[in-house]
Amino acid sequence: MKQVVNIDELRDKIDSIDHQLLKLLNERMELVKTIGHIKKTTNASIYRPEREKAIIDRLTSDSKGMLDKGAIEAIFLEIFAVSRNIELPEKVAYLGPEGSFTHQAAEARFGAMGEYISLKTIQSVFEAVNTERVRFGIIPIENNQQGMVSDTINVLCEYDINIVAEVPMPIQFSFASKNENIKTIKKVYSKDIAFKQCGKFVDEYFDKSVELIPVESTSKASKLASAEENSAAICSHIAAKMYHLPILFQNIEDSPDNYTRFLIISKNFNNVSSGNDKTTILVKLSNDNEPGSLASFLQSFHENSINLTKIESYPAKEGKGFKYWFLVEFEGHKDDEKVKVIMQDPNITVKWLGSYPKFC
Ligand SMILES: O=C(O)C(=O)C[C@]1(C(=O)O)C=C[C@@H](O)C=C1
Repeated sequence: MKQVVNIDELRDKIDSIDHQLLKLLNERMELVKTIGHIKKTTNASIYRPEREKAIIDRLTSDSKGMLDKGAIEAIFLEIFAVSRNIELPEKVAYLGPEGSFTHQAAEARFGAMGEYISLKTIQSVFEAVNTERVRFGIIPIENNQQGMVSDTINVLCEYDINIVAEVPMPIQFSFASKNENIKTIKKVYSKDIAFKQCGKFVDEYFDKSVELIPVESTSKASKLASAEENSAAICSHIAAKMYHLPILFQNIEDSPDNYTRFLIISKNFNNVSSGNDKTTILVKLSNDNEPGSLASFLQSFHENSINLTKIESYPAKEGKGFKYWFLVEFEGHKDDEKVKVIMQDPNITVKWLGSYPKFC
């Protein structure tokens, strides 16, 4: 005979599971607290991205239920964030304003309980980390549709900081307005790059009579649209929520594969190898007047079976000439023997920026 399932009975079971979860989480936090004490006495780093990644990977391969990697990541990254907060609350500066995609990326890694500081420019995030006013900073480095964030590249070589981790995040835009009828909208606020990334939506819904107004951030766009009749914003869902702006359309970006990669930076930070890492270095060729000097540097990646994932050149800003630094990223950790071979190449000057668990 088919058993009738009663919601109250199911809820009783859920309550009992939640009780057990809480008990186990409290037990976990006791252990975490002890680790925190040990770390404080040895001056060791509280944040250990490679350990967090190892836990998520292990749980993902052990998971027998319906939770996939994304769900396990969402739950456990929040648990780790609470753990770190118990061990030692650490300040995180991000490229603001509040509600920006960088803020969203910061919360994804440092959790809802983190102590966040919104700063106006990428340079001021680097400055806050460099002077150790904050322990971590988070900034965007590249978008997979629009390319590199030049402000980040420009300051990466100016400061003595390290890359601690990378955070890939889907960039999804919402169209938000207090006017339910889209035909009454006369102005749309957003950031220039967001207009570009939502070009198809804009072309489809608006003719030339609608003013597209670029502003500094999508949060500001949402703030302006919340205060003005017949206006709308293209912004993140967090920004729309912050200014109580109803979302009329979600995911209006041209490409569903629109991702931005953010970097977490810190001062004097050295990750141990996770077994699946990425390294970022800045390289200057000492013999860059000689034909083949760049080719021979790149050849050593092939010879050492190292997967080179990025090479970008940018001006060294030395005198009147045209000299370049290269931002080079590849798979591996700086302590790997074959990576040491690359970094000890006598024909290059290297600045190591960081080796960190590969997330994208
Ligand atoms: O294993 C550690 O080093 C811890 O501090 C514990 C813990 C965790 O919650 O599991 C917390 C923070 C670290 O980033 C990694 C792991």
